[in-house]
Amino acid sequence: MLKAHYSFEKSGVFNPKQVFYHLSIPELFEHALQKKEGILSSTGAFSVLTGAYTGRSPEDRFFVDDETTHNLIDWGKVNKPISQEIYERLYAKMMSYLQQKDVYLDDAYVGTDPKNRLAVRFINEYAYCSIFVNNMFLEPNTQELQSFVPDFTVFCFPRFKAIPGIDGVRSEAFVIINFKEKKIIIGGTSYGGEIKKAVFTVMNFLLPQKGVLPMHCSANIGKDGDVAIFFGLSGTGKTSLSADIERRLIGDDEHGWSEQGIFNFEGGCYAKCINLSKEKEPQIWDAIRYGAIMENIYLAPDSRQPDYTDNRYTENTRVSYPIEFIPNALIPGIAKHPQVIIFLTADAFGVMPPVAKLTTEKAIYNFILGYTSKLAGTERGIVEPQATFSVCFGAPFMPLNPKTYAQMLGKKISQHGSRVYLVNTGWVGGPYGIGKRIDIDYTRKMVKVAIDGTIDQNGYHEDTVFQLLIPNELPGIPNDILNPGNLWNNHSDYANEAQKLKNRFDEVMKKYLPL
Ligand SMILES: Nc1ncnc2c1ncn2[C@@H]1O[C@H](COP(=O)(O)OP(=O)(O)O)[C@@H](O)[C@H]1O
Ligand SMILES: C=C(OP(=O)(O)O)C(=O)O
Repeated sequence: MLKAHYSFEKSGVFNPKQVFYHLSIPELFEHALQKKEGILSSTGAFSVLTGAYTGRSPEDRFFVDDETTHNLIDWGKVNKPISQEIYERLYAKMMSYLQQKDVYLDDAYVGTDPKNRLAVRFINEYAYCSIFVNNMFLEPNTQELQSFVPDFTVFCFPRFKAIPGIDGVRSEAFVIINFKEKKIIIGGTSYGGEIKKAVFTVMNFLLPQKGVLPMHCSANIGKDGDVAIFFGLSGTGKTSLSADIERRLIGDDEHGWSEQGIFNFEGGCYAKCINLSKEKEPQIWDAIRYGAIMENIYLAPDSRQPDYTDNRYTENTRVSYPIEFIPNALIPGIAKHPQVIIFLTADAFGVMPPVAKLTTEKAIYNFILGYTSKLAGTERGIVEPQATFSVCFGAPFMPLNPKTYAQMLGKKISQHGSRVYLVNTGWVGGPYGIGKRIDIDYTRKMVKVAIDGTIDQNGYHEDTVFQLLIPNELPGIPNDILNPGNLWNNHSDYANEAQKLKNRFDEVMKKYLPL
């Protein structure tokens, strides 16, 4: 449907040439192809290059600092404050850029739980960003569309670039959230991740105020209705491990935990594709078809065949597809309280056990600590795994004090008796460069026994450095893998590295303890 004179705002500031309102996916594909935003791959997925910023750029993300947010946002973290004045100037420039341009407008919900969802209007410069929005968020029905009143509006204009130094931002790319005006402006980057993670940040700000815990986690559900959630920073395995042929997918990245249970914020998935194989990740492989969007994946020039091993544009290659593309996904993504919680950490030092059980106290400690690695390509400038402490396994997107989220999580774990495990999807046998990343088949086995509870059968022993409970034995997994020190060539090197990391943990936690 073409709404040529869609009135965005009563002020009449906007004067786009044409407003394409809620186009169908085939229409959007047609537009994106005609405008040469990308090409069709041999799989039928639309393939785009998202430019210089192929991953997250935390230093380009800001909140407008005002009375709405000032006492709530934890300014010590990744995103930085920016003044209303700087925002207004940039916003006005963006609006003047928008004059007489075609725009794509989509109204969508974020949150499968009607009581806790956000109504968001997306205004995009690119047709393919509109496909991304269609894939990733929830489509209102006809009646809901007619009475749709946005709680937030997102403007995404990748070709509009800021001038650092003049515009008060740090590079030509920027993502600014203005809670007072309920707007998000994105410029200079067309990485789809910025759209979804900016909206996620808004949910993470608003939901705790309604008593709902927002979580950077994936979720799935077993045949008996048992729910498992997987927290983890980008690249640690949320998407890969929650896509499990024996369980139904609830969502791959963002959920809320309310008094009723958990709910997905999204309606689609955003999977990493580097080294993707049909054998190891069959569900994701099969989801790459017409309707999906590939970002930064190299296609052979003649055959347009994707090469998932090629990282010439970035390691952070992606595909976005509607959750329906995963067979047997749970739709809508609403389920009861999780019985099992898994913290995914990618340890680049090779000293954390591949799986350990956590007491509630240790769970909260590890949640706040958020020890993991930034994996190559997930942030600008990251070319190899780099140790990081990302509170709540999602520091760039969690604007409130981490204690807010941690206290809510602790209460929920105790209330619902959830069992908690730490799973290291990172390096074993030595640090990055010497050891190797643990085989995903082993990780899947560990996740399986953690979820079905058989992990408890042979008891645990305590690791002396981190005081984590390591299973004594697990069927189908060599014992050496369970105990990180055993795979190192030199045990004292292992002991030194492990102690060094533990000392860093203690330093970081000084800031937060007691809760
Ligand atoms: N042991 C492992 N466990 C999980 N993922 C692994 C493992 N080894 C390699 N990988 C790869 O790491 C990436 C994990 O990415 P993804 O699941 O998209 O992370 P997230 O959803 O947390 O951002 C995938 O490319 C996956 O193939
Ligand atoms: C989209 C992102 O997150 P994730 O890798 O967790 O999907 C991102 O950090 O850019």
